[in-house]
Amino acid sequence: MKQVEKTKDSLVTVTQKSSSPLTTWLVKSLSLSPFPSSGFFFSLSHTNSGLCLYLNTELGVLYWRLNPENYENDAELKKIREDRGYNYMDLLDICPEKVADFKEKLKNFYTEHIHADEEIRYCLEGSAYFDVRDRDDRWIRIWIKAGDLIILPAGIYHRFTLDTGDYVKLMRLFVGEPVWTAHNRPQEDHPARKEYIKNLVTEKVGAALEAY
Ligand SMILES: CSCCC(=O)C(=O)O
Ligand SMILES: [Fe+2]
Ligand code: NI
Repeated sequence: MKQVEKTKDSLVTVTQKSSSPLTTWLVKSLSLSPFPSSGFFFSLSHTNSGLCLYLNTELGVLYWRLNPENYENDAELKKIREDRGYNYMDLLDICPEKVADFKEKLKNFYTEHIHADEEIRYCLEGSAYFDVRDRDDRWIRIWIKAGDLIILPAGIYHRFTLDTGDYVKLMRLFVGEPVWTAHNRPQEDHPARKEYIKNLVTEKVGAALEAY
């Protein structure tokens, strides 16, 4: 199902399909302001299992749905951390009241970038958007809500912003001492980018998004 929303700054086309746990949209055209307060509003809550699968099998984005109320004693979370070596953990509240230089931070988060390592975020409260680039350089918008744990692979182009709720509580996980350095696009010569592209090309068979 296609839905078109006319907003203050842009015309957005999103493709929605059947239901799945994680809400994602294929963003065809979007000139979204980095600042939630300056008014770009989605009011969609449909989900797309095809896109969810696509994120996983085609782009290497991993996803778990966990119980956010139980994060301190969650056996499933514990197992994920053990299996993947995530010994570092911290909690981060993102909202205008709690983040120093909020606008500046959001501007940086919303600048397309990669990391040398995975970006692991577990949403405990509130909600937010992660946009990731697909193989054809289209943005896929992921709406994370309480209970969503996502892992963006090293080298994937992405960006982040809050939604109109203006608040998210995130758990950040990492292997060893955390490195949050963002490398803004273009990064075609960055080793993590090269490795990501190599994996996309060699390990996966490219399938058209339209097929999902
Ligand atoms: C604060 S979590 C999301 C922003 C981001 O992409 C990052 O921190 O690298
Ligand atoms: Fe990031
Ligand atoms: Ni980052």
